[in-house]
Amino acid sequence: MRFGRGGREVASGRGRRGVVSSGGGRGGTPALEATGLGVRYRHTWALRDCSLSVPAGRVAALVGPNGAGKTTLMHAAVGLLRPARGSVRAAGEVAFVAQDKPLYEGFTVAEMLTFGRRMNHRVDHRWGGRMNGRWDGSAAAARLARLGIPLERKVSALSGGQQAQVAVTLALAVRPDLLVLDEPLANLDPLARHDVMRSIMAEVADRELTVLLSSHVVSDLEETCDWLVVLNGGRSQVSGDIEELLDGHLVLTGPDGASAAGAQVVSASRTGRQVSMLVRGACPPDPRWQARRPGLEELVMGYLRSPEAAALPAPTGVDA
Ligand SMILES: Nc1ncnc2c1ncn2[C@@H]1O[C@H](COP(=O)(O)OP(=O)(O)OP(=O)(O)O)[C@@H](O)[C@H]1O
Repeated sequence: MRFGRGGREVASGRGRRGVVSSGGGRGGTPALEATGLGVRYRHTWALRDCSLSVPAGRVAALVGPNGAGKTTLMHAAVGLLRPARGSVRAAGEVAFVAQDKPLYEGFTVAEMLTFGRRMNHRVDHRWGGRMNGRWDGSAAAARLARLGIPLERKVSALSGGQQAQVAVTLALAVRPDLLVLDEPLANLDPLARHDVMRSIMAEVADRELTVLLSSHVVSDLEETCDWLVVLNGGRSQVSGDIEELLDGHLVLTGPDGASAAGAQVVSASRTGRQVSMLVRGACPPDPRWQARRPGLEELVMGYLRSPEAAALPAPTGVDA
């Protein structure tokens, strides 16, 4: 787990491209912005030419198949990996909860809080040369009390859901502007997933906080997230407001042979003589098409099926 530190830009030594607009209509500085980001592990490019932005105050879902580059993007965003190309910039204090939720099994919850406070100061000292001062231990203890998690309980004696809550609580204790959570719901039962998401939403409602969280279960994100980032094969395919994205796409069904001329087809599938397509923008004129608004899962699946399709914000100064 990495605790908070000042906002920073991590850029490769190579030329940087134009900044990507935040989109979403709320204006202001994005909480997270990647521009032409490329990250590689030795000879393998994990991210290539990846551009996306998350406006401040949003709860952003980061989705994509195994190996898409989600963890790599998060590590680059919090400064654990240096880009080989392009840049990634996070504004304000950033807190990160890694996929394996590195809590110490032998520690009590109270000891984890003490450890978190000390680590926060040490990490901050190492990175910024100053004491953080943002650590809010009493808010963390109050949050754990609200969740019914005893401070004297050993981490090893907590359920998976409670461990996830402790990890999120430690990250929130640095009062971050941006909270980055790598698969916070993995291995949790549906009730625990719901509880963790609800408690994160309560924090977002209480203060100006931006959240980026990755998950493989799109249905978990539907109620709580209002921004979507889709990564596929190391490239960003989608970065935008979920409602605007859903409004801007249609699912078309019609007979094989119906004309899709004029439509921006994201992906298409065929069942017998029926064709089903996800399209961007307006319905093509052929009256044989039946059109409806997609669900979030259909939108995500439509893009994942066509890795070359993209719905990304336009570069600054260019109308979308
Ligand atoms: N330490 C590493 N060394 C070499 N290659 C790596 C390393 N970590 C990740 N990769 C590769 O980078 C790519 C992106 O991996 P990453 O873990 O970021 O994907 P992910 O979307 O988080 O996947 P998952 O959903 O399975 O967690 C993959 O091809 C992976 O094999």
